[in-house]
Amino acid sequence: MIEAKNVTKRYGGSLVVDDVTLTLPVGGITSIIGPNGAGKSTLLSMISRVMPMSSGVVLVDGLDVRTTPGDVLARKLAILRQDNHLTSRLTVRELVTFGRYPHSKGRPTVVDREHVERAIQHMGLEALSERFLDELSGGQRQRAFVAMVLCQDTDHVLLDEPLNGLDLKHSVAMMKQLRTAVDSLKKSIVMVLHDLNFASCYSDHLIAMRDGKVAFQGRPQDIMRPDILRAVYDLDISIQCIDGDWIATHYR
Ligand SMILES: Nc1ncnc2c1ncn2[C@@H]1O[C@H](COP(=O)(O)OP(=O)(O)OP(=O)(O)O)[C@@H](O)[C@H]1O
Repeated sequence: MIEAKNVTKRYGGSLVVDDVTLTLPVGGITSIIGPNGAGKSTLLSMISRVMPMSSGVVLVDGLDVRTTPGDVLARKLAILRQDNHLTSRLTVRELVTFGRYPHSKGRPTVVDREHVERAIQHMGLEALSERFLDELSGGQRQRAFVAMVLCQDTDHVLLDEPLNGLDLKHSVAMMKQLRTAVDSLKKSIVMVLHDLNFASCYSDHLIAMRDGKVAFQGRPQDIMRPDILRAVYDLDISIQCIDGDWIATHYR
């Protein structure tokens, strides 16, 4: 279980995450939605300790992220960040193998290699596995980074905009793959998504942020409502239930 208690991020005088207290559901997909600048990425980064909090506490399965050794936390929680900096020329397979580091400590076993091959397969990267990352398209590179994160095989997976740069086919494949990881491997996935309809169709729980706060949270059918979405996005959004999915129309 991931619990955030009174988590705050302040830059100078401005509060970008404002006293957020939140328990993330165990199992399933939770998507964080909301407008630009709402604090979604900042919250995710603080949960994973990538970014220090100004104040507050985050517990991952009872472990305080500020004081837990990095290698212990890395076996509990993996994160895909928006800004993946690459310092060296790596192939897809080398990058994905890097995801096993918290388990292998740089000496991959047969089991580690099996995880790597499975992740490469799941992300449809077989044909690209020996390519260097700087020889891939943006969407292909994004899939390689998600494969690395899944390969870490943690109970908790945090993904900041995993659909970034993916075409429709690969977006659907990615969401199905994440759904499978949740349903068959009992993972808990928390992701930031901008596409409301992907968030609605594939998530068990939605968290809507605005102005650094959690404005609303609940099941997709509780959040995919014109009044709630207007309050979150300042936009008129109509909602239709199609084959059991709550679909937003917001193009005009
Ligand atoms: N280093 C920084 N210094 C000052 N303000 C910052 C810094 N980094 C982020 N911010 C501000 O913090 C706020 C929250 O940013 P964050 O990236 O968490 O938003 P977000 O909801 O993920 O937005 P987006 O949908 O655009 O990715 C924004 O207003 C941003 O300008």
